[in-house]
Amino acid sequence: MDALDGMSSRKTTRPTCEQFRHSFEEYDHIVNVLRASTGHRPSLAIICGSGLGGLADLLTDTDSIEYDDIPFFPISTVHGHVGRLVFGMLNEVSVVCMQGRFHFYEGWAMQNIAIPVRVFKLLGVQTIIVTNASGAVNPDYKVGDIMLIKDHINLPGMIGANPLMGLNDARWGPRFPALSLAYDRQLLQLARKVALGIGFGEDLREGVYMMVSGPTFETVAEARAGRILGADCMGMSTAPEVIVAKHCGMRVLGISLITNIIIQQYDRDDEPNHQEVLMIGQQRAANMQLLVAEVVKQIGHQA
Ligand SMILES: O=P(O)(O)O[C@H]1O[C@H](CO)[C@@H](O)[C@H]1O
Ligand SMILES: Nc1nc2[nH]cnc2c(=O)[nH]1
Repeated sequence: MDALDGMSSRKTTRPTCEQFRHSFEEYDHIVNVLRASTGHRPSLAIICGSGLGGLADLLTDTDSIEYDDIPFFPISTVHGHVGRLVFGMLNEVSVVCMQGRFHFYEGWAMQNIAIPVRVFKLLGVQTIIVTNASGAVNPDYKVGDIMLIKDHINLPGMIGANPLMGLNDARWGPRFPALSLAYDRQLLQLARKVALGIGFGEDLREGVYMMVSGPTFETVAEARAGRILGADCMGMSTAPEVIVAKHCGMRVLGISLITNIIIQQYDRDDEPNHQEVLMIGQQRAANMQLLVAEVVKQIGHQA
């Protein structure tokens, strides 16, 4: 049976400003499908960045659901992004993990990249931890550093590609949401304390993530521009998920793994590549997992 049978609200035959959006009722439908597939009722969600899918391996008592089997979900097309939701327990907290995310450069509309975030909201998720792999433009940073995100620059959003474009359904949140507090200060403080407690010291950073659309890595001039504009690192994800999460009232913690230093000199002969990104992800997986698991534990204690 078609997932839309019995639902008349969606108009697919003519273009409207809603053409990339799903209705609240369609989200309800997704949630019903997921609730029928797992007994877990998560209060926290984790989005795994490139090479960081191992975070989902921390969960116990798991139920996994392929994106392919979830109505209206995009699918993962990028190496290093498996493409499934993993429900389970992490340090006594009920968690759902996105093992694989969606990117603008894969061709998904901005509005569709963050579909899972709204699904999480309806599932009862209050807190989301968004991780990513990114390249540093801050000259003090080094490969393998872990950067707690204190703010972002959504470059695609600033020139017309924001996931909240289109009619606003107030059941999600306001038409003009504020983002000056997008990254929850208490969670940032908690993550900082946890990271220092487990000995991250010199590897720990706090900075600004700039989203670019990708899939190209930066030219030298673009990297320099990113730095001048205030970025500490640059990546091709995260901002849409954070915007949609904040819009619907979730608490957000963002963590970037610095997988490469973005080239800002014209006399260099080397080039960045995705294999390197995945390799550093693997090398630092244990540290990222330690940090996330401990943060989740502390959030659980606070609840
Ligand atoms: O942001 P995540 O998904 O972690 O991945 C980052 O790494 C990939 C490039 O190697 C891009 O997808 C970039 O966004
Ligand atoms: N845009 C961008 N995204 C990345 N993701 C991982 N490394 C990089 C990078 O150097 N640039």
